[in-house]
Amino acid sequence: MAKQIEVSDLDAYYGSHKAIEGITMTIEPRSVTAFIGPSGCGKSTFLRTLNRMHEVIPGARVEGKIMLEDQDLYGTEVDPVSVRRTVGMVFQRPNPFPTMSIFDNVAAGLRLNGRVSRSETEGIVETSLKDANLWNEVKDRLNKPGSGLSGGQQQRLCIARAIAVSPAVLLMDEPCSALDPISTLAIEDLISKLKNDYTIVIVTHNMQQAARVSDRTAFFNLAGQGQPGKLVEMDETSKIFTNPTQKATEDYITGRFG
Ligand SMILES: Nc1ncnc2c1ncn2[C@@H]1O[C@H](COP(=O)(O)OP(=O)(O)OP(=O)(O)O)[C@@H](O)[C@H]1O
Repeated sequence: MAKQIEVSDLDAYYGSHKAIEGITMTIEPRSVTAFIGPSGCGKSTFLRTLNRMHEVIPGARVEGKIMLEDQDLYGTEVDPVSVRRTVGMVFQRPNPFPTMSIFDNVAAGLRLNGRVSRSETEGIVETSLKDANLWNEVKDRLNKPGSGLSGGQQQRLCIARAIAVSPAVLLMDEPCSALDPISTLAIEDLISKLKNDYTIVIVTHNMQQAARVSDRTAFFNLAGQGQPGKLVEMDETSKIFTNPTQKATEDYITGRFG
């Protein structure tokens, strides 16, 4: 299921403002890649280019190339909706559909995908909730609203909803920033488990979190005020946090700026 992503010379714009420039990197399957860097350097923008969510903002566009294995994500014949199915996303604030039950939240994407039988849907909902480490907590109240769960449970529900449609990649934009430390650890454990089946990319402001959960880390920075964000370096997480090549990376991870 997990697939490799190959990004070549990618720029992303909001109107005439170039937010990121010249990004080239390989994101490995069955591993966790963390994006770190100071506020405004374009981490979230870049993340959203990986599933064509960037372009839903009026005036936003990209230049460059992103390959998901042998598929050119920005190829003329490619349907952005199918890209978003293959490359799922989990946001900063848990966003279950508020009026839907726990069951229906997980089944929502499946139903959009077309005809799936009731028993198939039930099976996939159960497996997705189990894979999201939530099944035991909700199995007796599947028909209750998703909004009745705790923040951490809601975030795991959103992860279950994302994995129910069998994506190849999971993008996570600061998935723990609205959660307490216990719920954060539960999500981090889950990420470590899910990486066996998916390609995972996580944006995080929390350096300890990047060090705990990721295999590889990419450090982004702004070349200057009003300049686009750039990839400074990307390497094994242990190398980035102990012996980075670039001084800007060292300054950032040691808390000298950002
Ligand atoms: N919807 C938008 N419209 C216009 N400009 C935007 C939009 N979203 C982001 N930007 C701009 O793009 C640049 C990169 O922002 P982005 O949110 O990607 O950075 P970030 O590194 O994720 O920041 P943070 O860590 O604060 O979330 C910034 O200059 C920001 O102001």
